[in-house]
Formats: sequence, C-alpha cells, structure tokens
Amino acid sequence: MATQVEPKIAPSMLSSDFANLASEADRMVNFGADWLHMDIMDGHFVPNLTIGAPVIESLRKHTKAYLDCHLMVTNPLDYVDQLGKAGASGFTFHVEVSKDNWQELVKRIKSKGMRPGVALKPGTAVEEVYPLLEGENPVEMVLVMTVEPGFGGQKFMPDMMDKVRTLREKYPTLDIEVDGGLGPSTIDVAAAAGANCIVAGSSVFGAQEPAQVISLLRASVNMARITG
Ligand SMILES: O=C(CO)[C@@H](O)[C@H](O)COP(=O)(O)O
Repeated sequence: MATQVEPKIAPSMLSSDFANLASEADRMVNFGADWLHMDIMDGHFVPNLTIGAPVIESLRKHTKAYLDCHLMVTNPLDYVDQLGKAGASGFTFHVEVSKDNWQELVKRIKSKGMRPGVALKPGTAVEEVYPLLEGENPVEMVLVMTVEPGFGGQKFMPDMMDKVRTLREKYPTLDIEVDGGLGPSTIDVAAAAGANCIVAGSSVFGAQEPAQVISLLRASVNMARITG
C-alpha cells in the first residue's frame, strides 16, 4: 500500500547505554535518525520501569532532536504537564487506558506544544482508535505495537500488519508508527503494509554499522511509497 507520508526512523533509546544518553542520542542523529524514540514506562501498565520527565529534561539540554515519547503508563494525563515542560516533542498515550479522557488528553498535549499520538497493544482492535482520529481534535499519529509493550529485543508480530493496512487505507496521510522487532528482516513487511514511522531498538544499537541499518529502514519505506 503506497504511502504519501515521509519516513521517520526512530531508534529506540531503550536499547542505548543509559549512562551515556546524550552521546548515544548524538550518535543516532549523526547516523541519520529522524526522531529519538523514548520509552516511558511506569512499572504498572507494563512490568518494567524506565525513564520519566527528569531524564527527558536532561536530554533536551543536549539535543534539538525530536523526542518521540511513548507513554506506557496507566495515567498518561499525569505526565502531560511535566513532559511538556521537559521538552518532549511527541506524546503518544495508550488507547487502552484513555477511553474516558482522550479528548481532554489530546487538548492538554497540544496546549503544551507536543504532538499527540495514540498507541495500541497487540490485543487491541484497530477500530478502538477510530474515534481519536475523527472530530475537532484528532491525534496525529497511531503507534501499532508489534510486540507486547515493556521490553526491547522481542520478536516482531507480523499479524499486526492487518491493522497497519487497514489504517493506511482509511487514512492515507496519517503517520503510522510500528514498534517492536523492526529491523532489516522485518521492515519490508511493515513498509509494504503502510507504516512510515519506524521504531527500532536492538537492530540499530546492536548493529556493527547502525547508520547502514537506519538507511536501509528508510530505503524500504521509500520503496513502498513508490511501488505501492
Ligand atoms: O516500546 C518498546 C518496547 O515496549 C520498544 O520501543 C522497544 O524498545 C523496541 O525495541 P526492539 O524490539 O526494536 O529491540
């Protein structure tokens, strides 16, 4: 399915050396990353605990890069003000925990100068995000999880591509992000389905030549845009 939207390659900083986050971020930008993907986990929505606003704030002092924050937290509303102040660029919350307050969330995220996105877990039907893409204040990106959220280094779930295809057919200009198990062996399937924002952790950080992997991911998205 051809996409009309630009590729955005976003190394997942979860796979970086957290003790050297600023230089890891610079390294990725120099290797050609468009965005830096920041996994914020609360140890409750997912069984892992990572970083929060203080780390985003520290990193922001060292980089101008787009910080694509994925909130794997039970109460995303609690994080909006602090992440806005910290300098986050994108704020992607999970639909599973936002059915009752997503309109308020989206408004708040935008008012803090961030770009709103919605994520869905593998077990969540794609239809769940449709309301968030309609009306006055839609989200601007959908993140289709291709692994169970919580940890890097898991196996890509090809079954999730039906969701990507369905979204791409319905929303030709939407940013559609995929996250989990993406790398040289899985990118073509995701790009062909219509994903344009590609999160990749272990395949980039574990590569001998991360720049080559980033460029290969971009080339695959671009190829799908041309060939449809
Ligand atoms: O959100 C997550 C995991 O919950 C991801 O961003 C992972 O960090 C991706 O890592 P790889 O699967 O690419 O190693």
